[in-house]
Amino acid sequence: MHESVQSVAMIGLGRLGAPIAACLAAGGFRVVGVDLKRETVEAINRRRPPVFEPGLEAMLGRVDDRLTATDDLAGAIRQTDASFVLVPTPSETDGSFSLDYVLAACEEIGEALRDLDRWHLVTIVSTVMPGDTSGAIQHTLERTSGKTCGEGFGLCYSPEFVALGTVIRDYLNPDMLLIGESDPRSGRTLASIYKAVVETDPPVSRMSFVNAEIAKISVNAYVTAKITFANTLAGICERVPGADVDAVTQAIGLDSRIGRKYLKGGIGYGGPCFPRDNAALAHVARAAGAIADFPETVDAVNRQQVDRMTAQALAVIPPQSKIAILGLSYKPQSDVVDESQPVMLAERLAQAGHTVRAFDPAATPANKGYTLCDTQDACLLDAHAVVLATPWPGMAEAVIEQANQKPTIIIDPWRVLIEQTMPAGTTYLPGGRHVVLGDKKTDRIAAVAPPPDDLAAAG
Ligand SMILES: NC(=O)C1=CN([C@@H]2O[C@H](COP(=O)(O)OP(=O)(O)OC[C@H]3O[C@@H](n4cnc5c(N)ncnc54)[C@H](O)[C@@H]3O)[C@@H](O)[C@H]2O)C=CC1
Ligand SMILES: O=C(O)[C@H]1O[C@H](OP(=O)(O)OP(=O)(O)OC[C@H]2O[C@@H](n3ccc(=O)[nH]c3=O)[C@H](O)[C@@H]2O)[C@H](O)[C@@H](O)[C@@H]1O
Repeated sequence: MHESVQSVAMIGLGRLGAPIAACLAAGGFRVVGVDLKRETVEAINRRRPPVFEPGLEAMLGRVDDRLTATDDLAGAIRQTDASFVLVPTPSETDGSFSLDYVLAACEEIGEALRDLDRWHLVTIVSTVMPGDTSGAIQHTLERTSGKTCGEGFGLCYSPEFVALGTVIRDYLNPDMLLIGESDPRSGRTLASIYKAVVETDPPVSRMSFVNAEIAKISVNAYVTAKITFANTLAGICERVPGADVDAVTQAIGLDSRIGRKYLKGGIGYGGPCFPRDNAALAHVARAAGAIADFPETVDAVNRQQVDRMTAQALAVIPPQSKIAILGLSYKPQSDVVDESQPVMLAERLAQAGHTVRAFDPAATPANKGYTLCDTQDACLLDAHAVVLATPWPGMAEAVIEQANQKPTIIIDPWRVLIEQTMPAGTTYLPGGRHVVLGDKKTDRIAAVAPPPDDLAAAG
């Protein structure tokens, strides 16, 4: 434990704040969690997960009496040495992130700091736009506290690189720690808090606020470009006789300049984080008068992936079929459907005149044009075609069982069934592979599926 920081406040106990508060408390800090939502506060105090996150319940079982939750933000600041702000920063229509929640929290933090007779470290973890920490955030804290940043209190910007579904593992095993700091004491203190909790010994990059702000959205923009490159290869491999995207990406991933992570061609990236960060980087570039084409192109090509999947499906599924879509969340082990490609695919196939049923173990999107089923069996009942859109555990087996009972078209964008022997009568379409259907020995996909642009133009 760091000598000066024994207790921390976590402001915002949502998808990130709740698991991180639990990790800090399990790691030995006294943590006061703060949230506006009464049910979230009650859930934490009863050691129940307020959000869907694997492993959170177990982590809450390890916090003993070190974690309490309240809606009293000022009280939490008065009781603690450091605070983390993890409230939403929703995207605006121009691609930038709203600071409304962050500034509302900072107003209250600043007012509490005014009467505090000791130094306190405020760390913004929410993803904010370049310039925000040294701008509106610092100004708000200074105005409301009457103190000078870097003297009366410390300020850091330290975003997380954790993925939903693996928040706890990623938080405890980071590749690196990124810290934008108002002054050396603040950066040093935050680094010591992290080092007391994380299970590895990651490198710490300490820098100015603006560099940390740019670095955060750059990581996501770079990784999405990598995924989009894999998806571009998948689209090519589907049309080139004999080609297999996994053979290509596994080979090129061995080049250390490329690397194998996040190089799986699939259905396109979605979720509450990746899609918005390219839009944010493009906004930063445009606002600065720099070239914005790169992040804009990555975003546009990612959106074309649903066109690619829709074209592939429509090429093999007879008109007015019953289609089962398995998995609607943007990835397994999550209930999130923001920018979910499976949801978009379900809507597109329904628009094309098919009867579409969908099932997800956790997600419940407001469905447009398709039926949301309560069970996997109900979704699969009588289906002519199945799309394994987001392959949760157990789904692959259910699809094979279905195909054993009746001839089925199986569309498998992630190739989870690629090693399986398909039951007789199955039409199997893995994404990213060239497929010769039946005994025609023709390039069926290339011959039948219009390129995505034609499909989009056709409406
Ligand atoms: N979810 C993710 O995987 C990641 C999220 N982030 C960033 O973290 C931030 C938070 O994201 P999530 O945890 O997903 O959001 P969330 O919406 O799940 O949780 C935010 C929580 O903050 C609470 N809140 C809002 N204003 C408050 C206030 N004044 N005082 C106390 N509580 C308040 C809300 O009630 C809510 O429970 C965003 O900026 C996001 O971009 C960054 C990396 C990963
Ligand atoms: O900034 C954020 O908020 C977070 O965004 C992502 O986290 P997340 O969106 O939760 O989940 P990922 O597991 O990274 O997956 C994102 C999307 O990429 C897709 N993906 C991932 C990997 C891959 O090889 N191919 C691919 O299409 C997934 O299917 C999913 O749609 C980043 O991975 C985190 O590091 C970051 O902190």
